[in-house]
Amino acid sequence: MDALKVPAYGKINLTLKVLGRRPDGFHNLSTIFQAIALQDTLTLSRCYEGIHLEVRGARLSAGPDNLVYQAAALLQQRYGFPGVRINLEKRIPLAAGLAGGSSDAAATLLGLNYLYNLGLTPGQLAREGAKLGSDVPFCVLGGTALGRGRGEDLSLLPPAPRLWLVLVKPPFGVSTAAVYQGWDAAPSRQNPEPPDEDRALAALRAGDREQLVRALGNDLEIVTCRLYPEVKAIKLRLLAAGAERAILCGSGPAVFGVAPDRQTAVSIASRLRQTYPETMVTCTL
Ligand SMILES: C[C@](O)(CO)[C@H](O)COP(=O)(O)OP(=O)(O)OC[C@H]1O[C@@H](n2ccc(N)nc2=O)[C@H](O)[C@@H]1O
Ligand SMILES: Nc1ncnc2c1ncn2[C@@H]1O[C@H](COP(=O)(O)OP(=O)(O)OP(=O)(O)O)[C@@H](O)[C@H]1O
Repeated sequence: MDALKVPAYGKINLTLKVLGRRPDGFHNLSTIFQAIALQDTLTLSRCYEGIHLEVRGARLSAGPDNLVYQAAALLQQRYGFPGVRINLEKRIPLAAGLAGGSSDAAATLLGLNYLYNLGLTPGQLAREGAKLGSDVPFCVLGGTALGRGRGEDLSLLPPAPRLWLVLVKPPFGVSTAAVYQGWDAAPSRQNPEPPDEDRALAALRAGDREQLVRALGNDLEIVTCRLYPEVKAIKLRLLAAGAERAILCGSGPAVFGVAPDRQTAVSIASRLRQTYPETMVTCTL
């Protein structure tokens, strides 16, 4: 085989409930993960030794601190393949809450398993991925899934009705750890737009787009909006431009606006892009 191209899709959380802090410092969640069409692309090819990574499209290290490198090193240590060259083309904004790094790591695991016939099941790859980050197991699985525990305890759900999305990323990143710390320290955790997981699950079973849109919500929004008031301003701008809902992506700071159709999404995006150049239109997968 020559080169293997593997897509690495971003994700949003349709609902995200924080259930509490665990003794290991992580937080138990109940969240509905949803893959989106926005993707990075990895191209992998075999070589005789080493891990050789090249990154395009973002200012990001290609060394051992890159999650792609870490995913390849993990499989190389355990399963002993000779070497790999990986070209990573970034499109998913960095440190946005869209799981870009986690998805790149998952695509590396999937790609190497195929390239070197390692014979690992998706479940085994997800378990390896959990060592790299809480979102990696979902990124291995993809689609629509309910995540419990720190996000790694997954059950597949029926595919969501297609939602057209406008993603807006302000010009700063957010540390996921800082947001969870902010959750622990929060004086009040009253979420004015609480996620309605039961309604979302029923909506997925019934394929009911309208109920799904009503049920969206993310508990981490209270923390991220307090730490970064601009996130709240982006939500309001999206709603004023015609989005039905505007919800934080993961721990943020990107926000997704839900548009009634593709054309409206494009017109909302063109308004928001004047202030936020990292605005893009995508949809659920
Ligand atoms: C916000 C979400 O994206 C929602 O899907 C995830 O919960 C974050 O997942 P992630 O970025 O893969 O997070 P990790 O790389 O595993 O953890 C980064 C840091 O976030 C905190 N963290 C993460 C996940 C979780 N369930 N509880 C936590 O408290 C921990 O302090 C951890 O040190
Ligand atoms: N391949 C990669 N792509 C993006 N970031 C990476 C990668 N490898 C390592 N990182 C580091 O991880 C940090 C978080 O990146 P990422 O884009 O995955 O955040 P995120 O979208 O908030 O992730 P999540 O939603 O899983 O919390 C970056 O600031 C970067 O230093």
